[in-house]
Amino acid sequence: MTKMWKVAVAGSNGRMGSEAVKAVENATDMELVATISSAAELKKLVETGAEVLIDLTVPAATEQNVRFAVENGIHAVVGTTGWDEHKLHNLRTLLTQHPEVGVLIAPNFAIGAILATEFAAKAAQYFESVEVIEMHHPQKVDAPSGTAAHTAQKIADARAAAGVAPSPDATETDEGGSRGADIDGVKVHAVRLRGLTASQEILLGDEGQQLVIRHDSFDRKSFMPGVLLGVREVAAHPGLTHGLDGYLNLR
Ligand SMILES: NC(=O)C1=CN([C@@H]2O[C@H](COP(=O)(O)OP(=O)(O)OC[C@H]3O[C@@H](n4cnc5c(N)ncnc54)[C@H](OP(=O)(O)O)[C@@H]3O)[C@@H](O)[C@H]2O)C=CC1
Ligand SMILES: O=C(O)C1=N[C@H](C(=O)O)C[C@H](O)C1
Repeated sequence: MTKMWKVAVAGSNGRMGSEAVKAVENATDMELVATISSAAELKKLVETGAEVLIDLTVPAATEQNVRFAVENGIHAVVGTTGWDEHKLHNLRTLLTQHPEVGVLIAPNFAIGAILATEFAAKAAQYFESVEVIEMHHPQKVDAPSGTAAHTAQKIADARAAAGVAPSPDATETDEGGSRGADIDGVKVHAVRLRGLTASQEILLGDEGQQLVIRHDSFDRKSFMPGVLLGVREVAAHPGLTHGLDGYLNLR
């Protein structure tokens, strides 16, 4: 018999959360047992016997939501941004006290975006220069995007492992921050533009050539197969998984 997952969605009135509610309702192996739109409603997770929390809220709320889920033995699939190294470290520590619980922190659920990050990390050691441009709708509250931060970090790690020198840059003055954010030596630029949903370009440059790796999400439906995969896999992956690639066989 197919397992029926009891799923709750936090941030259910938001752009992503409302799409996730529809996706869960349409999944034949999932039952939507709760929708959560504020911290006061977290208790619904326990009252309804939710097995998996999907968190698509705001950076200021996600850590508290995930902590509540973990402390109550509920797995969490998290798309919300704001998970810096410090928060990830605290979550890993919490999970050691709840070793049966799985948490997926997925900077991006779209397969194309995951592959773009993977390809960029692979390519990064072969090019002298690399920079990341993320482009989003103007309602986005955080910058740079979680995807860009994750991508830049993977690129930085790959370059460090291969012993590649920093990207050349002769800039002496940058009063307005025009050169972008610096993530472990990788520059990240954020564009906010009406009409966009979520796009990212990784520019790789070398003497006489350029490689551009680009991904566009035109619709939030692009994220939903990844969200549902996360729900189906999270219990089988106790502890913290950072990136949906942790559930995919990309090697
Ligand atoms: N991983 C991925 O693939 C993707 C991740 N994202 C990320 O997901 C997050 C949500 O994005 P988006 O849907 O566009 O944002 P929205 O602002 O549209 O939605 C966020 C929702 O969360 C609600 N909320 C705030 N606090 C709480 C809380 N404590 N408990 C439950 N709900 C709460 C907000 O309610 P209210 O307005 O009443 O405060 C709002 O309805 C962002 O961090 C975004 O970057 C987005 C797209 C893809
Ligand atoms: O806020 C968004 O819209 C998105 N947020 C995520 C991020 O910050 O990377 C994922 C995607 O880029 C859309």
